[in-house]
Amino acid sequence: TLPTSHEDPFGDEILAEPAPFHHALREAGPVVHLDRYDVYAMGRYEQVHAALVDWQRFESSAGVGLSNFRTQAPWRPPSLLLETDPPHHDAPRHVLEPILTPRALRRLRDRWEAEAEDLVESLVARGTFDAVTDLAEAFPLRVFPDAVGVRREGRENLLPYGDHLFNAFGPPNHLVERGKARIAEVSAWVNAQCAREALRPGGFGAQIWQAADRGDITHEQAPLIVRSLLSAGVDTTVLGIAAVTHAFLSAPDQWDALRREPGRVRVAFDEAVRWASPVQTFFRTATTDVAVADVTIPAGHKILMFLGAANRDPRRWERPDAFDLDRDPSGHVGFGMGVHHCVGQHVARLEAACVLSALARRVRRIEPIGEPVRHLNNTLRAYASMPVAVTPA
Ligand code: HEM
Ligand SMILES: O=C(O)c1ccc(C2CC2)cc1
Repeated sequence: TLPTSHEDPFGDEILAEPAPFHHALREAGPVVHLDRYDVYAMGRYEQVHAALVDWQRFESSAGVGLSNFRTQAPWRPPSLLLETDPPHHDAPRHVLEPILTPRALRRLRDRWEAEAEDLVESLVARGTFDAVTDLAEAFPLRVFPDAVGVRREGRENLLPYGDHLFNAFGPPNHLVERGKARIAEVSAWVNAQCAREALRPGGFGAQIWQAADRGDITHEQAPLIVRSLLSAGVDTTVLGIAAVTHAFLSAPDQWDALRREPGRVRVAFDEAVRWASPVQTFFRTATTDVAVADVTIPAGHKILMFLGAANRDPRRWERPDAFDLDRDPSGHVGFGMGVHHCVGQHVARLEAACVLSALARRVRRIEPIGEPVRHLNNTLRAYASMPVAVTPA
């Protein structure tokens, strides 16, 4: 029997506070039909994980948003990684992966640690600040575009681009409307930065173009692969850093634990990605009639995977709603899983580790001086502001 829900997971109410809907979705069954969109929703870890690793039956090449690329033109040329499946997915992935490994990022670590020290020093001197705008947005925008090789002028286009991109994976609601006014101009800037002549030698972007010179990908593919970095690599890390800050604000005893053992910054970030799931949802398309539990998902229909619900599924996690540094968060689906598993996760982890290590050294206590304010987005668990006060160590 196919449970049905008339709820709108892309409505402001559920976007603002998704936990009650996630709970109801998990309890309703392994697969629930959302009749508002005629899509098949999965909220439990078991089904989300199984769909993520089964690209043959749950494909990405019809788009990973609500719209089906086979019937509706995408708003931008499809990504050669996110919105393709093997074999087309293989070469772009094999080009990008070695550029973003922990070993490849080691050359950036000293500079990123210094930038984090410098930023945290200035914020501790202030005593109070906004952890979203002054920290979570400031740090990635300082270090990541430089690592890609993007010029400084126009970087203010990156966050609006990502905000619209992630809204566009959802239904055409007021959040998508809101981004339409500026997206042509913002997209023009992002696309222009992907051209070879716009990229600083030695950056991630230039390395992608060198892969085209070697024949590992074509020169037509190179700019789109650079675009993937600018699409996926900014808003996500901003929200990852905002989420780990929020996590520590909600569990002050965990901050003391981190300061006692600074080596736990890495598990802290992954536990925060599980706890908050900055990327909340993604779609797939059934390539054939797929039986999931006692339900058959008809070929051609969209499946909506709730990564955020799966990461708090009590069938998989003990005390799932607790942010707990003693937990082993490995296996969380906050970075996806399978062939599309986040290729930039090591970049995100290094950025977060630099920020968290600098904070753990310099800040004895961090506490909220106002409620965090949400920024609604169809796909992202986003914040508009997070006012905090810090006591120096
Ligand atoms: C906290 C930060 C991040 C989160 C939560 C995150 C989340 C995700 C998720 C859930 C996926 C899988 C999408 C799917 O299965 O359809 C993914 C894929 C991807 N991510 Fe990340 N990401 C983060 C940071 C980054 C960064 C910093 C970069 C670039 C440097 C990046 C680049 C990508 C790319 C290119 C893909 C597509 C991979 C493929 O399809 O093979 N991400 N990410
Ligand atoms: O390749 C892309 O353009 C791309 C855009 C957004 C993401 C989300 C999952 C982080 C991933 C890839």
